[in-house]
Amino acid sequence: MTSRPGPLDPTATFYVAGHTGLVGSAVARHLRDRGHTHVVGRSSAELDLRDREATFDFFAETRPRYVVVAAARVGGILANARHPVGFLSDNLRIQTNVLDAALEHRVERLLFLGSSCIYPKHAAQPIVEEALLTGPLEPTNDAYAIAKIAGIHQVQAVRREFGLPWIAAMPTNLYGPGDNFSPTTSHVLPAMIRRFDDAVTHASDHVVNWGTGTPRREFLHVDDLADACVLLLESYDADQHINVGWGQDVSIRQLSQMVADVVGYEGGVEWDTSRPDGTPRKVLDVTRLSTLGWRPRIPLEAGLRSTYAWYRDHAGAPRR
Ligand SMILES: NC(=O)C1=CN([C@@H]2O[C@H](COP(=O)(O)OP(=O)(O)OC[C@H]3O[C@@H](n4cnc5c(N)ncnc54)[C@H](OP(=O)(O)O)[C@@H]3O)[C@@H](O)[C@H]2O)C=CC1
Ligand SMILES: C[C@H]1O[C@H](OP(=O)(O)OP(=O)(O)OC[C@H]2O[C@@H](n3cnc4c(=O)[nH]c(N)nc43)[C@H](O)[C@@H]2O)[C@@H](O)[C@@H](O)C1=O
Repeated sequence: MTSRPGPLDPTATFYVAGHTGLVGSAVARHLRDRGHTHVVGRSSAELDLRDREATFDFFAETRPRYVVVAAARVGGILANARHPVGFLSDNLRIQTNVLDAALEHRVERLLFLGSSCIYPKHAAQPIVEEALLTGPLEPTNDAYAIAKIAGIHQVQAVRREFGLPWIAAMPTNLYGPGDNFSPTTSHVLPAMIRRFDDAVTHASDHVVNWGTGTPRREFLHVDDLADACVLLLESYDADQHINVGWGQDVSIRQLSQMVADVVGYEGGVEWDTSRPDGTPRKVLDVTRLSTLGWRPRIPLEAGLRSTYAWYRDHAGAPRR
């Protein structure tokens, strides 16, 4: 059942876990732009959320009324495939500590962020929320996905046992300012921005992307996601997690051409098929979100241009 919890109090203490990251920084920005005066965050150096005692101390000290859980160990296909132990263990610990501490303090509204990788590798497209746990996961990110699925279940359990209106959202692949542009650990879109930009800078006419280029992904700008997060906190109250995306996708090969055009790269592109393709297609069914009246506003090409401009402004200092 969906009810409407209503507008957020802009003076309430609002903890954005992961406020230094791609998603958390956008959410914090968006909240401040909307007049929230008590948005708090801690970097992992200040507060390691894997540390249960430190997490509980932080909640006792800060007493947030609202929480968005955007702190997680996050990475692209290769980082996930190479480090399943960390992606499972760190994420289980981070989210369990935050959700348990939030429960102890009866946080009034909480949004847990998962990811579209929770769905079966061969889920029917576009992927509806009910596809969860209907088939085997994609092996390159199954550890991360299992942690995220546990988070969804913890939110549902709190709703059932304690009646708090907590919710979980599953965003599609995201991008935007503050992304991770590491050549090895990042997602595809920032990786391509950096690769093509490096090629232009060094007058190279040769770049190598990963996989076959045939997988399809949808890409949502993180400012659109932040907007959706606030809408969901104000107007979504249901056990079922909710997809957040465009409902439209592109092939990785098409994305490569779009990035090359934005960056001004005119050389050749090769594909290293020894690298994993991952899930063949991941496009979300966003009917549930659309019925709340929400639509994304930033088309991929415009989002790519502004993200590239951000990258250029911060070039030489990518996060990882
Ligand atoms: N990026 C994407 O394409 C997608 C992301 N999501 C979800 O959105 C959420 C945020 O992802 P995103 O912003 O991209 O990730 P980032 O890697 O950009 O940011 C991760 C954030 O988590 C914090 N963090 C990591 N480990 C710890 C720790 N041990 N203790 C405290 N804080 C920690 C980081 O803090 P610090 O910087 O201080 O280390 C940082 O603020 C995740 O739940 C992810 O699953 C969902 C779908 C797609
Ligand atoms: C958000 C989501 O992100 C991950 O899953 P993914 O969707 O597979 O994301 P990806 O962006 O890493 O790759 C998408 C596609 O792009 C191809 N590709 C080409 N060239 C590069 C490249 O240079 N880097 C990367 N990373 N991929 C490349 C790559 O081979 C693949 O076919 C998981 O962390 C998962 O857990 C998760 O939640």
